[in-house]
Amino acid sequence: MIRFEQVTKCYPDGTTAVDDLSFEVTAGELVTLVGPSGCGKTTTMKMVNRLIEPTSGRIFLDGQDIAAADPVELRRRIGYVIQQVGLFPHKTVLENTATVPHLLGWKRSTARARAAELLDLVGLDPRTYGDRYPDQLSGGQRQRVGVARALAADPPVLLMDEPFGAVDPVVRDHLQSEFLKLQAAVRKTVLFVTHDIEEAVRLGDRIAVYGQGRIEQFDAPAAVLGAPATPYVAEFVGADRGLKRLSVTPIEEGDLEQPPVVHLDDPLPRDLGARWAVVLDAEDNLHGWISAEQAAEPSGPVPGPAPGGKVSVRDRARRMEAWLPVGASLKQAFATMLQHDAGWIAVIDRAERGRFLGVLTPARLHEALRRSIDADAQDIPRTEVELETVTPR
Ligand SMILES: Nc1ncnc2c1ncn2[C@@H]1O[C@H](COP(=O)(O)OP(=O)(O)OP(=O)(O)O)[C@@H](O)[C@H]1O
Repeated sequence: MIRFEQVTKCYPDGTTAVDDLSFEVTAGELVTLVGPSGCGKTTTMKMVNRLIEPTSGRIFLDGQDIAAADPVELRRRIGYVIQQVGLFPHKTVLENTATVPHLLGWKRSTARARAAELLDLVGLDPRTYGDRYPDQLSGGQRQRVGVARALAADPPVLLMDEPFGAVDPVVRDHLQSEFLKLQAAVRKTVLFVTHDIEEAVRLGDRIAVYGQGRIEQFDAPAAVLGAPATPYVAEFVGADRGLKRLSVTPIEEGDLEQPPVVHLDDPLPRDLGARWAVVLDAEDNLHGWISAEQAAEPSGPVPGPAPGGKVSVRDRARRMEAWLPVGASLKQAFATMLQHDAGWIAVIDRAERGRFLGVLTPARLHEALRRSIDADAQDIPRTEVELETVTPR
């Protein structure tokens, strides 16, 4: 979708901002460009919508050499989101969002309907926010309007230059997860500039790690973290890359332990045979858990005994508070364990009420992390891998 062929940009003062760059971004892919300040990320991006012209080399968009395209027509196919959102202060949120459809000559009512739809998509109710002015919004809300505006004419390509750079870490975290959901729905081809490796790892299908004017490694996040191509990349991704890896390693079914399981309508077993058991409903969906002590409590008057007067598991089971779908990241699993002070978490087959698959324990989490590091790290020394895991054996 976007292809760079030996692109170089030298500014008139002699600075080589981008040096012989070649890479390709496929349709629907989100590529993050990450690197220290001044390494050429923004220059790379601005060459795509011809805000900057390369000194040499060629850039193709959907097979077409952009040097031959009319810049105005080209920019209509490319949404652009920047840190200083650049909303028009005297226009309402709805009018700001409708800017490009308006320029494209859409009917006013169509443009406004589209803008309202987009605001909804980025989590801003158009009835509440549509008539506000930019200075009546928080920083995070302004960023959302920026994203909505860039998407309004449904361009196939999005360029995003540190779009979440100016908001505090909590809002930033929200915006990132919302943006991931949005991207899963709209599947744009995205170039996303950031200097934050955590953000690059979280959002990117692939990451381009920049050194001075050049890409040092262009790879999936897990590979960049697991097998940095050069010492520079290893240093840039940081000594805690084992921890960062938690966020790109999914929970797999094979990582799970199988604890004892009882069903809601089973008669209460006197002895669970373990300290606790997972409780499922008749469809094997996760309901909760029961401890050996709860099961062994003398059966005095208990609320809601099962038909026939017998005490069933249902009367003693506790609702599960913490669970995750398979495929969630090890980082989410770790965070959930800490948040609920839990020694294990249940894993189900989809996000909402789902079929129980097993439980993840800290030991299994560690094994999963080690497996994922080993899979990628065949060619880096074992000792280095050992140092990168989160917990010592
Ligand atoms: N108009 C210009 N004239 C001369 N040099 C420039 C110009 N624009 C950028 N540069 C230089 O080109 C290099 C790359 O700049 P660029 O803005 O692409 O970096 P960046 O990686 O996006 O940095 P940052 O993260 O700080 O935005 C820098 O050394 C910068 O000083």
